[in-house]
Amino acid sequence: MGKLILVRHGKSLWNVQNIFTGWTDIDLATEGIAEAKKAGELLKSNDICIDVCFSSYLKRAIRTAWITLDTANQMHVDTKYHWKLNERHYGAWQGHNKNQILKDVGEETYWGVRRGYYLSPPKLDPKDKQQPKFDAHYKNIDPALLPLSESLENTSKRVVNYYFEAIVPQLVKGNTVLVSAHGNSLRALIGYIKNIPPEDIAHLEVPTGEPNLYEFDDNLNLTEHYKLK
Ligand SMILES: O=C(O)[C@H](O)COP(=O)(O)O
Repeated sequence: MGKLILVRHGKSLWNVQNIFTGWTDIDLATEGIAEAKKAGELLKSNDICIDVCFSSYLKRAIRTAWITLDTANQMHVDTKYHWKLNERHYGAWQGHNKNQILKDVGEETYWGVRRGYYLSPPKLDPKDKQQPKFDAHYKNIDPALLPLSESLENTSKRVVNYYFEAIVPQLVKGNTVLVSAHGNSLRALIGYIKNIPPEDIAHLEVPTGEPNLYEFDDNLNLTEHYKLK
């Protein structure tokens, strides 16, 4: 079985400003560019040759993949993009300051939605121009599949579906796979790979720009997991 390397994009401009981002297409901050370069240096110093790379449709993850591969001198690597790796859709919380939302909804709702498994933020208004169906990125996707907000459970369904559809076949071929994605799309995927029950998922945090390597046995059970150093 091949090796899987997961990296959360470097810090974005809205990470730095503490704003809920979700599917809003915000670019990397200067600090995030430096984190992506560091991730590429770690691939290089660990002698890791990527066979195939995957990213979401969002530029903070795409740019992280590009900078990481560029820094590792592996710009030739075939890179596939898919909306199913996007960040969890943060619904009507997108574009709002996290501290303000905490004040508005209170601790219990805030943390239940932000770190729990089953709760979703309020949906975008159906007339809201932020809706993915109005965004050219998603013009070829059935609008019925595009969310107006998501719980981690919803995110997990699409991410794990894509994992089996596109990523697992690469691992089965013995390939080394790099995935550049997001805090919550990766929480969903890691939760699945590590078999973390929904009630414990709140404790899983995925820091920006830190590549983690996962190894599997022939039945795709996780055998080893470590952070690249
Ligand atoms: O979408 C966002 O706002 C962040 O990238 C991730 O959200 P989190 O801080 O709740 O994990």
